[in-house]
This record gives sequence, structure tokens and C-alpha cells, in this order.
Amino acid sequence: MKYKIFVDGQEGTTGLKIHDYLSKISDIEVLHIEPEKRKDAAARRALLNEADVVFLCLPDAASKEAVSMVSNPNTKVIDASTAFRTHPEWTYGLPELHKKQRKQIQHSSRVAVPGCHATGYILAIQPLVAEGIIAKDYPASCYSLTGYSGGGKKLIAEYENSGKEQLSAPRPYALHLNHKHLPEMKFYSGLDAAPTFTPIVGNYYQGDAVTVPLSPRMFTKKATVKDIQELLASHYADERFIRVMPYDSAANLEEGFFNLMQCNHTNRLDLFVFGHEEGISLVSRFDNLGKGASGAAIQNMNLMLGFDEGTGLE
Ligand SMILES: NC(=O)C1=CN([C@@H]2O[C@H](COP(=O)(O)OP(=O)(O)OC[C@H]3O[C@@H](n4cnc5c(N)ncnc54)[C@H](OP(=O)(O)O)[C@@H]3O)[C@@H](O)[C@H]2O)C=CC1
Ligand SMILES: CC(=O)N[C@@H](CCC(=O)OP(=O)(O)O)C(=O)O
Repeated sequence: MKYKIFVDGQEGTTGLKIHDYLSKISDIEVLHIEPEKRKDAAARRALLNEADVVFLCLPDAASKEAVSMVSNPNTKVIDASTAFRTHPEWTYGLPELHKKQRKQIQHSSRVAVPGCHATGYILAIQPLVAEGIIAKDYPASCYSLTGYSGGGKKLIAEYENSGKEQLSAPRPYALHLNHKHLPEMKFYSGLDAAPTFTPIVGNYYQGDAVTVPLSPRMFTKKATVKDIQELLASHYADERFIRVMPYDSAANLEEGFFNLMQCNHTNRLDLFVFGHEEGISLVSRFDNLGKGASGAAIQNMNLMLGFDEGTGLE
């Protein structure tokens, strides 16, 4: 029997990318909605309940509506929106979060895919909190450089068609410290508070680099920059989609510059540790449409259906 898969939001940015991945996977049947019926509640309801797995690639309100339409107890839901990421009845779809998370995803029928910035932040800082190097009341900060595809169809159209001169320069946003990823960043980092977080969108399609600056003098356990790299390398040693880069390798930079596009078109996240005894920068590099969204969604489907975790992703 082939598993039936339906993507609600099939013509959006994450929906299209999920379809690309699905096209590489056998043993599944992809259900399609007629384009003119893609917002028709009855047509969506029928497919949402026919499918074994549903991907929701919709704005938050439409995701909530879709979930309320699912009455088939066998339908598993993977939601890409922000709607359920800290909901107690949903599982956070970050298998690398800690030892129990992968199993929880395997047995869950409601999985929320993490936000892109949150993925980079949590995977960098959480192991250091868990090891007691950073205390729970550490005043963390973070910034993220992202491509404009992270903003979906509307932002893509603005960047590609509006001709506005100011779009050629990087643009910080969410400066009122109200970004929609803050609740999940707080909840899954292990820290008591969300970081002071500034995302910055650039004039390029895809690629993300999340930087977390750390002050070693505020660590609760003494650790050098090399200790931090070794801790992260050993923490993620068995993770096929996370690569902790060697400390101080010339290959980490290209003529002194960081290339944040190196993970594009992959589901990989590369984690770097830069710095010295006075300051450390953790940098997570990934594709906002890969490990930051659609790749992560497929990784979760693979776990939920008992497929090899890398099916369609490598
Ligand atoms: N882009 C990214 O990198 C990431 C996005 N996300 C999240 O994934 C979700 C989808 O984002 P993204 O793909 O970027 O967004 P897009 O705007 O590119 O696509 C959203 C799609 O949903 C459709 N849609 C809107 N309302 C409804 C409805 N009521 N019924 C059916 N379809 C509807 C839209 O239709 P129409 O074509 O008519 O506009 C559009 O095709 C969002 O919640 C976003 O926050 C998560 C991680 C990363
Ligand atoms: C450039 C841009 O606007 N990016 C989006 C992040 C996209 C993403 O990860 O996530 P969601 O699932 O939370 O939409 C933003 O910062 O809101």
C-alpha cells in the first residue's frame, strides 16, 4: 500500500518545495487539489481526511482551520506554520533537540515544524544550557541573516518585482523584539527568557546564518572556545543532518568572509564556533527552505511513517 500525502497550500513557497522533495520518494501517492479549488473548504476537507499524511503550508489562521477539519483519526498532520509550535498536544519537529525528541516524533500524529531562525538558535545554544555551561538566566542575544524566500510569496514578489531601491540593502526587522519565533526560542532553548533577537532579510533568495554571541566570562562552568566546539561536535556526532565544523579551520571562511549559501538545496545545518577567550560566536548555517522549513517537514514525515530519515533528502 502506498501512503497518501496531501499538501494544503500546494502553490506556496514551502508547499512547492515539499512537492519537489516528494517527487523523489517512491512508496507514496501525492494527492492534488484542483488549483481553482485550493481554498474551497469542502474540497480541502475531503483531501485532508483521505490522506495518511497532510502537510499544512498555510498562514497560521488557515492552518488552525485545516486542523479543525481533520476528523480521520489516522491522518497525521505536519504543520509548517507558527500556530502549534509550543502547543502542549503537538510535538516540536526538531529530531535533534534531545535524545527523546526523535521517538516522540515517530509516535506523534501532530507535528509542528520549527521556524527557520528558531532552528538555528536552538540547535546552537540548547546543548550548552543542558550541559550547565550557560545558566538558565543567561541574557542571550541572536541575529539572523536570511534570504527573502523566508517571507513567502508576498515578500518574494516584492523583492523580485517592486524595483524599490531600498530592497538592495540588508533590512533588519522585528526591531520591537516581537518576532513570531520568540516563544519557541524561549521554550526549547532551556533558558528562562527568549533572546534579544534581530532578523535581517537580504536581497537574495535563500540561505540563513543565525549568530549567537556568547561571553565566556558569564559561563557557569569554565570552558574555552575549543571546549565548546568539542562539546557540540560530540553532542551532534550521530546526527546525519548536523555538521559541527572544526575550530579555526581556514575552510570555514572564504578570504575572510562567511558564505551563508553553502547549505542551500540541502537539509543540512552546519554549526561553527568562532572566537577566543573573551568572546565566542556560534553560527548555524542552513537553507531556510531546507532544514529551515520544507526539508525539516520531510524529515519529520520520514520518521512518522517509519521511512529512513533521509529519504528524498540526500
Ligand atoms: N517560506 C519559508 O521559508 C517558511 C515558511 N514557513 C511557514 O509556512 C507557512 C507557509 O509559508 P509560505 O509557503 O512561505 O507562504 P506562501 O505565502 O508562499 O504560501 C502560502 C499558500 O497558502 C495559500 N493559502 C492561504 N490561505 C489559504 C486557505 N485558506 N486555504 C488554502 N490555501 C491558502 C496561499 O494561496 P495564494 O497562492 O492564493 O496566495 C499560498 O499558496 C506559513 O505559516 C509560514 O509561516 C515556515 C518556515 C519557513
Ligand atoms: C524573511 C522572513 O520574513 N522570514 C520569516 C521566517 C520564516 C520562517 O521560518 O518561518 P515561519 O514558519 O515562522 O514563517 C520571518 O522572519 O518571519
